[in-house]
Amino acid sequence: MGDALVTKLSPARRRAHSALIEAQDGCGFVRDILAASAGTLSDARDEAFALTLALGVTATVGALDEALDRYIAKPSKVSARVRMALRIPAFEMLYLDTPGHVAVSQGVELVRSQARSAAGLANAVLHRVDEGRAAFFAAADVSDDERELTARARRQGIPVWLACMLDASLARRGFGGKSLCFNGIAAPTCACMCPDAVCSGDVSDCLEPSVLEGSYLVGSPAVVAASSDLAQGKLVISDLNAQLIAASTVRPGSCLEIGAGRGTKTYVMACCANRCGLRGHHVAVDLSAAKCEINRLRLEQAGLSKGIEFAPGDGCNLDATLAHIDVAGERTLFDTVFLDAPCSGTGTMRRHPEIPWRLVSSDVEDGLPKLQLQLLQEASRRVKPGGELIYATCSVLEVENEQVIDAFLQSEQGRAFKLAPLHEADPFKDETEAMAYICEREDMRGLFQSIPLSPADFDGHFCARLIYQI
Ligand SMILES: C[S@@+](CC[C@H](N)C(=O)[O-])C[C@H]1O[C@@H](n2cnc3c(N)ncnc32)[C@H](O)[C@@H]1O
Repeated sequence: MGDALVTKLSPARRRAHSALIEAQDGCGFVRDILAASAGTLSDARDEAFALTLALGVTATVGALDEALDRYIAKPSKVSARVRMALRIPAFEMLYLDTPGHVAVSQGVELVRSQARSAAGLANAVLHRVDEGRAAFFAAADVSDDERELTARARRQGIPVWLACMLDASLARRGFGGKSLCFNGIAAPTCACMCPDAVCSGDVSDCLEPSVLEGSYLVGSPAVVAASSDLAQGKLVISDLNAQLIAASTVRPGSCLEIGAGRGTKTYVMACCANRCGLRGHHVAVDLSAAKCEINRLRLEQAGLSKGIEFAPGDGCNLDATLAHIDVAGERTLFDTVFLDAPCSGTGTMRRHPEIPWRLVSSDVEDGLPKLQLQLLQEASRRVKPGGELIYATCSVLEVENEQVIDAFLQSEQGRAFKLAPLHEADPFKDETEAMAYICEREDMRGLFQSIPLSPADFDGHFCARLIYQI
């Protein structure tokens, strides 16, 4: 590789390529890989462009391969590094509207930097991708009955089966013909502040009150991400809808939280409970012991861990997971049981661009809903009479949300439960702004579903509140 080549190829494209290769090799998520090397490019605009390319290629990778492989005689013979170098200019031409001649010449240089011998192939293939843009998006190559859906999927850069499921779920909620806003667009973020924590001036200056007490809209995520306040546990950053759902579970009495994970919601729940002076016993369960430990450490650091117990184990077998709590084999019952269920994450694809092409259709259509129902039924056995069972996902798909709730209500365990609107949950009684915000996103049955349709919208989250009636 000569010096002339190094000066020709833009540093952003080179950086995006190396981060994508690292991610492909299992070294982490591409966003984290780029964050870890932030500041090493001389120009902040190059850093931003590298991030746009890396996230965009990740989010659309299957569509890019489809566009490229039409023009490659033996796609399986293309090495991983060359393929990644081809995806970057293809992404630019198809999704960023970079002029073809710029994308092609940069793409050829990028490919040459990985395998000099592949530069000719890159030149030919990328020119054809450029010329074939309109036909690709019109899905001229597929049959008439699949054309419209394939065209929509390609425009969004997602698999056809996922586009089909998203379309159906959006249409049934009255958003027919609309698409989720995710590809290449940063999601807004919200900071939940630990009560009494004092943040640095820089951080405080970029926070605006949100509809939820103690949660703030973040004007400059980079400032917060780089601050020691975050590292010291004075606040957590997540999505406003996720924080509202966590807040909705805070009631007097004991709480069992299943799927607590790394504890973003546990933190929000603990902050809200502290603000309301509630000190009930809280048990946080997750299948992953490592996540339970991360959760515990952060809460301890923030001074929020009092009364919270961690129980690594399977939420599908709570008798085993909670055996150390149950007395004489008698099931311990809780005033509130909150299930933050494992799900497709389709409501959070802006934050997690890996999701669309990592999901497997059979998991989403069948495996996940079965697991979600099983977890919900098991969770329901731990609710005190008169208590609340709250089910949440960060999915926008009916199959993981409304359909799971309906299957539960029709099952033997679910018959004793009745749906109640989320906005009527205790914590929102005196919070008129939060209540109004939730009401806008509730259906006739009081099921909460947020859907990111525009860049300013927070993520897609679902929440059902069920009361045990006996
Ligand atoms: C939506 S994520 C949780 C996010 C977390 N509540 C937060 O706010 O950071 C779902 C969690 O369910 C956990 N999980 C998956 N299967 C489980 C099971 N059978 N029992 C308990 N937890 C499970 C996963 O490890 C994951 O942490």
